[in-house]
Amino acid sequence: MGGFGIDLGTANTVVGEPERGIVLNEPSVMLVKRTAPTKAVLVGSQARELIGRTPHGYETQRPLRDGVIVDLESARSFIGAIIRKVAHRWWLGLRPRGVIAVPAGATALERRALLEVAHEAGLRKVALIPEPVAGALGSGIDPLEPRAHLVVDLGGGTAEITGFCFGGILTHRSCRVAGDELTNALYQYLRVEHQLVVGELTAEDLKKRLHEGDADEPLVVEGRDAASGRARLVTLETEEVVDALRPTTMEIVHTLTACLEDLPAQAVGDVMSEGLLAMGGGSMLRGFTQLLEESFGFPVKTAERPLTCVAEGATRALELPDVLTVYGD
Ligand SMILES: Nc1ncnc2c1ncn2[C@@H]1O[C@H](COP(=O)(O)OP(=O)(O)OP(=O)(O)O)[C@@H](O)[C@H]1O
Repeated sequence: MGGFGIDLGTANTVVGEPERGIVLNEPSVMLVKRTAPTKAVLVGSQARELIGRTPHGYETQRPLRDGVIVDLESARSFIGAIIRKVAHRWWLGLRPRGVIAVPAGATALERRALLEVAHEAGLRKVALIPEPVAGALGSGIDPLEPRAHLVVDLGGGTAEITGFCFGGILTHRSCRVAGDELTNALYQYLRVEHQLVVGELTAEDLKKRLHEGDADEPLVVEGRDAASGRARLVTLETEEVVDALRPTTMEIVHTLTACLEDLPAQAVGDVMSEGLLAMGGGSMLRGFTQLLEESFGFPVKTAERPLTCVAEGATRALELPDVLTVYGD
């Protein structure tokens, strides 16, 4: 059948193909000339490298905000460039099919804009699928079974919490506190508590190193002294950084509490016994799953591939017309 399953995220864009698996996984960033602000000069990793070091006359842009299109022209240019990178047969006139994952809370207008832009960018027959449903599908869950599933997707721009069962959404809430906000909280913490100014990429790298490093190993951060402007190194304990992020992660706990209140009792029973599925890059934050387990008392499983399961599920959905009929647009 062929085609592409696409997760157009605020932070990363991931594309899968049924025969080849994940074929693209790149930051959702493009470099544009200031004189032509909607035409991509570079997209993905190459463009991200220039964040914080963009030469005069250029700027880096994120064409999506909170998982939805903010500017039609920029999105068209970005999606077109992504499709050209992966659709090697496109030049023969074979416009590929696509299933695109969208936030469960996207409005009708936002969905329509995405469908329109995807067609113009070169896709034929585009279907949309809610991101949490795609992520569950990509993690081996059957979204059509008569059991309730609860998914927390902690992406770059938004944290989305969605309960679904038997082809329908039971509850959905989102908050703007996610990966970008956590990076920003770290930036502020370093500035206020350690008088250290760092770039956005350095703050994000520190957040990711929390997950990768040993809890006993101190974390060294390089930046500029806020008063003197001189280069300086600061050494931090892992616990200290986890604690600094706690108020931000608690916002997600509050949203999850509200979501659980919306769920019917039988569905809560399913979640208590089966647990909650956490996905999205932010779910890898050190201490995040433990915080949820301690707050709610049910098991929390992180998806095996939290950064790619949404695109994997969207790719699987290309061959699952039943799922697209009940959950798709
Ligand atoms: N190891 C890690 N620890 C903590 N955060 C991480 C880690 N790896 C990636 N992230 C964060 O995950 C976020 C990106 O996640 P993801 O790619 O799932 O988002 P997205 O799908 O692009 O965003 P959205 O769902 O909001 O549209 C970034 O904020 C990134 O800093």
